[in-house]
Amino acid sequence: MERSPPEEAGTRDPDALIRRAGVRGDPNRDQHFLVDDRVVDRIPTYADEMNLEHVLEIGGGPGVLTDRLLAAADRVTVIERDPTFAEFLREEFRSECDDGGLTVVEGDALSVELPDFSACIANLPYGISSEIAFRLLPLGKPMLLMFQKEFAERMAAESGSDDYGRLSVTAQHYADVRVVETVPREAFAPQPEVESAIVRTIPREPEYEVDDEAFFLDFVKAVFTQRRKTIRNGIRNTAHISGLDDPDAVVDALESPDDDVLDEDILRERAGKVSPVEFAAMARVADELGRGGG
Ligand SMILES: C[S@@+](CC[C@H](N)C(=O)[O-])C[C@H]1O[C@@H](n2cnc3c(N)ncnc32)[C@H](O)[C@@H]1O
Repeated sequence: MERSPPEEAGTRDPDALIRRAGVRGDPNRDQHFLVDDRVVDRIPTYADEMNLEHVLEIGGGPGVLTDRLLAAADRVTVIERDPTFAEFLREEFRSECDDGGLTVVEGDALSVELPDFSACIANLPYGISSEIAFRLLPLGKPMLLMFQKEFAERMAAESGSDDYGRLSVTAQHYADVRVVETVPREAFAPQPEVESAIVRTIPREPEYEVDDEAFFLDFVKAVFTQRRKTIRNGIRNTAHISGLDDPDAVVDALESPDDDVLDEDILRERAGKVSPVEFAAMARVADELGRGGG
């Protein structure tokens, strides 16, 4: 491996980093590296209100984003599964590793123990982006994550829009979710097949309360498996997913809901039109009347 010249963090050229790493990205290993410095330079600017004491990066690759994060953060931990890139990162950023500014963890981001980070900023491996996002979202830290554009838009979608679905309700249960930039395929090497987008998530309490979070998320998942059906049929047909023992009792109660949030037409709606607040209100009714003989 070619030794790296010492360079100031935040100034490394993406193509030079990839050349020094000496390995091309392999799409079969989720390796699409950022090569457009304008995009890489903009990423930390979306994090200006985040606590950057300890930034977690998932999938460092040849270190293009790692370099920018080192310039913006007090400390960075990068998790990289590919041993060649993990070793390259340690070599390229040797002085930062030596002085404690950078820790390189070689391992699978889905299973390694995560450090106590203050924010996560990453160009994620797309094959596991959903699993990673839902490993990180419940930890309640702000994040800037690059996803496939379609996935990003579904995460951030509002009820009534075409993209709204289970992913939107579940992600927005944990955080305010915004798409801050769409990134073209040309910004990466090798180019992915689809466009990408950067999502900013800011943790916050949801606008509703649920007693049993796991049941609420299962209820949402269940009803969205029948998104073309009415809520009435969605609840009735998916008890095996939601875990309801008595879905009919829930439907009966929702005929004339005793709740300010729900109106009498809720059973005739389709899931794509139901807001997270309404889902939570239905889940409260379902939790009370439809489970364990309630
Ligand atoms: C899309 S590339 C991003 C690389 C670099 N951050 C950039 O922006 O150019 C994703 C990186 O994640 C690594 N990776 C893939 N699966 C991983 C996993 N399960 N855990 C940790 N890293 C993984 C790949 O080896 C690759 O380096």
